[in-house]
Amino acid sequence: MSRVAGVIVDVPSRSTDRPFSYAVPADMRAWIELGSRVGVPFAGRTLQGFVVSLADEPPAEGPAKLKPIAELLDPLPPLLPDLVELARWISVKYCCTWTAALQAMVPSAIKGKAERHLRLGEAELPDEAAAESGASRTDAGQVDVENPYMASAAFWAMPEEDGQELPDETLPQELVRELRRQGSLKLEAVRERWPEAGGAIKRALAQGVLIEETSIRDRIGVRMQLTVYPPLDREAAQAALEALPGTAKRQKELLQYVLELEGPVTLQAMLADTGANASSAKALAEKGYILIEEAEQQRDPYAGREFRRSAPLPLTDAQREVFVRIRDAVERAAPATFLLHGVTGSGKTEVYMQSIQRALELGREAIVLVPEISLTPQMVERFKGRFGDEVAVLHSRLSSGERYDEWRRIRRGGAKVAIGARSAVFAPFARLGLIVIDEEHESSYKQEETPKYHARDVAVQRARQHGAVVVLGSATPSLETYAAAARDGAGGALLRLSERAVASVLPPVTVTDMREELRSGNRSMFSRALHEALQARLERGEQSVLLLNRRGYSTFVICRSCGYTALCPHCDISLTYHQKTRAMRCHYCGHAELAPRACPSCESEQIRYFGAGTQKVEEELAKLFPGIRVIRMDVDTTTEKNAHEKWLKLFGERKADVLLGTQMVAKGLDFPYVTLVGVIAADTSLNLPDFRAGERTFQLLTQVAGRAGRHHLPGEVIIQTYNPEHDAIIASQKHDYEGFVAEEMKHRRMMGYPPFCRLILVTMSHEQLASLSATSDRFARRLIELAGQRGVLQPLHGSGARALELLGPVASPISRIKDRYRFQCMIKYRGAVPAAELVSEAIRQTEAEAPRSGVLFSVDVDPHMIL
Ligand SMILES: Nc1ncnc2c1ncn2[C@@H]1O[C@H](COP(=O)(O)OP(=O)(O)OP(=O)(O)O)[C@@H](O)[C@H]1O
Ligand SMILES: [Zn+2]
Ligand SMILES: [Zn+2]
Repeated sequence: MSRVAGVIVDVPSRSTDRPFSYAVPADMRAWIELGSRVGVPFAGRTLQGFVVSLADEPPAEGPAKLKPIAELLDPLPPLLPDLVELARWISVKYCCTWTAALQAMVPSAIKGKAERHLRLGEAELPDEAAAESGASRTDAGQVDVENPYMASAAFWAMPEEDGQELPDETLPQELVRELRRQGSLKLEAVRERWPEAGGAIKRALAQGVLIEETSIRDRIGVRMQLTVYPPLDREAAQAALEALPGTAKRQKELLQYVLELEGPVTLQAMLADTGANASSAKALAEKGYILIEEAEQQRDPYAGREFRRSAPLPLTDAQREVFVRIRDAVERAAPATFLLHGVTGSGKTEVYMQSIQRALELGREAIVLVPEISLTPQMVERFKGRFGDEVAVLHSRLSSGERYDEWRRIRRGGAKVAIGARSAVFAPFARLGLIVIDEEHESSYKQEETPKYHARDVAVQRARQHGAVVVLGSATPSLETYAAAARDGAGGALLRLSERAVASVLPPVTVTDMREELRSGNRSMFSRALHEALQARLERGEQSVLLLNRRGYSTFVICRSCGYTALCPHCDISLTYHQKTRAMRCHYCGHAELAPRACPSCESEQIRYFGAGTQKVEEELAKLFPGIRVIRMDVDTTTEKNAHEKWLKLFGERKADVLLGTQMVAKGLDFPYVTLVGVIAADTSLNLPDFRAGERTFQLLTQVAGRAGRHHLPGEVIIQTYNPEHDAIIASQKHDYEGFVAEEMKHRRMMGYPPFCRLILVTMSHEQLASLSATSDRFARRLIELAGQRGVLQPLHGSGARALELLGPVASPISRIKDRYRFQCMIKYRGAVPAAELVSEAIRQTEAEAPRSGVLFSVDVDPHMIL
């Protein structure tokens, strides 16, 4: 039982990003563990933190007397020791703070908020309080910390005019009475009720007549509900039932009901089931026949849903070969990573499920990551169907309460399989055996906010800690993963499924040249081939999926006379047009304004809005095929909570002929009657200024093509394009992943892009150009110096095994966001270069040289968005 805890306090600043030591009060010693969440005094406030180390003695160089931990926030630590360690690893690899990484691991419900209270103090001023309120020096810390939370004095300074004496007033009697009665009052409430008493309260605080306290409160608590427990002594209750007078009909019915119960039910459910009212229930409880108590209630997002149970399918030979390899690795319980490269419809999911089943049999747990919400309904159904209540689901469309409860079910061992988006990689399992990442190439596995981690790399690290196996599955693996698997692959990290499980053949793909169509007089958005194919599906009662590739699709406002485009006044980027509200909105800062009817620049009425494309396609379909039933899935139709699920269910029941949508219809869907896939415009994503544009387009086309003819009906794919000779289009027509990769690799090698090197993007921002420019120069100099000292500063094209190049500082492609100018440095490196470490160190030195420059650094390791 340790006496001293090292705590990472939730202050998002690099300068305080290290453990501070606190004394563990005797009554907490049995409870505090690595990963415990605590409230600790820090620079005059109580803040939330996580215990990351435990010791018996205070550190030698620290103060003699440590401050004690103020609160222990959960009986069961939300984090496990391996997650604490993993957070540390993330902070180093991704150049972020340890606290940011820890915060990313817990559900938002327990990102506790400090709440301030007032209570009556002993009139005498305790020394400790004096020290705390003035100085920015903390006992726990060994250095001065700049304290962004030192708000207390300012909070009460409001009624005070500049330079004016405080009126000599006393505390409102009513306030004192309330404090006596209730013990403490929320600070916000006091300020609202007695706004004129600010001066008096401030003085009382200074004199110790009043004391301000902070405690951490969770944003979302456990849901408590009145719960009815079946009688402990059934015989007595039975006897009571018989003894009840005939007139007490309601009570008799109720007692009969509870006697038949097998476990507790909510009071609400009991009343609904029996039609009784609350007072009859209360009468029974008062007589001691039943127990009614507040009890914790799980919020189950899938409550009341039936999932059709599925049994493991007999595997095909190819599946079996792959499965055996994974199963053996799971049984060895040594860390391993496999890339499962399996064409669309090859039965990867069945392999995942049987591998997971093996892990569960061995008493271990599994995580399944899926790229995004649109994919989860079918996956959840398949996994719940196979593993029932053992499955917990974590994704962003759940309410925070539901997420919290699913997460706690995992933490307490109530679920053995977690399925969810990116952050489910942190599911708090203690005996992890397998992590599956489906569609591993998807860019949604990269988090775009700090900590900017990639779930794939985190999964590999986590597997290392647990002796677990990672399976990365995809029909179109990312070039990085493919290159890595081919490189380490002597032992065969690459597993293949080259044929479909049921249909066995991939559907033929036709590419239609839209320039040709226009030349021959077809001005519709459908080529003749796609038109005919749709017609044929309608006649045969089969279904079609239509993809409108919306990546980079213009939704901005442009004047056709003068070329004016509407830009955000705070960011150098065009505003996006939203048809529904006729508003133009900035995706970066949220600025919104009404779209103009005439051009603000030349007053021409030739101003055009390029709105959501899917709606236009839907209208055109209705015109060309009267009576056609279309389900449109895009951001506008899927904002509701279970919208995806609802639409996919309707489509699965064949209540629509066409599923039309953006990226979200491209992946993962498995519907036997879909025999046609049409891509309206393949090109929109080809011309983005991003070195992965070709790769992304190829992946998208291959994925969507894979939705056709997955079962017994043969399928067909039609891709419409203005660039029929582009590598990505040709390769997807031929289902030629290897061919595409070979071409693309040549290109990447020539241009010096991943996987031939790695990238770190450092973005700096400030309101003033001059400060920004000075700081970014300083940063670049520091980095060059550090790299020089390590002997790695060499051109990437040179012959050295290790090389690092710095490009910049230059203005970022989006040179201003939210009124802050932005500069960037791109670091390219290859070989064993500790680049992240050098970057972190260069930032530390730059910040130390000019601690108040106000320049914000943002680091993106292995960036996905170069813009
Ligand atoms: N061994 C098997 N026997 C019979 N049917 C199978 C078998 N394996 C898979 N299937 C079926 O084949 C279809 C395609 O499988 P699945 O969806 O798992 O493929 P996938 O590789 O995950 O595809 P995608 O990458 O396109 O999402 C599913 O309907 C699945 O039920
Ligand atoms: Zn104009
Ligand atoms: Zn903006």
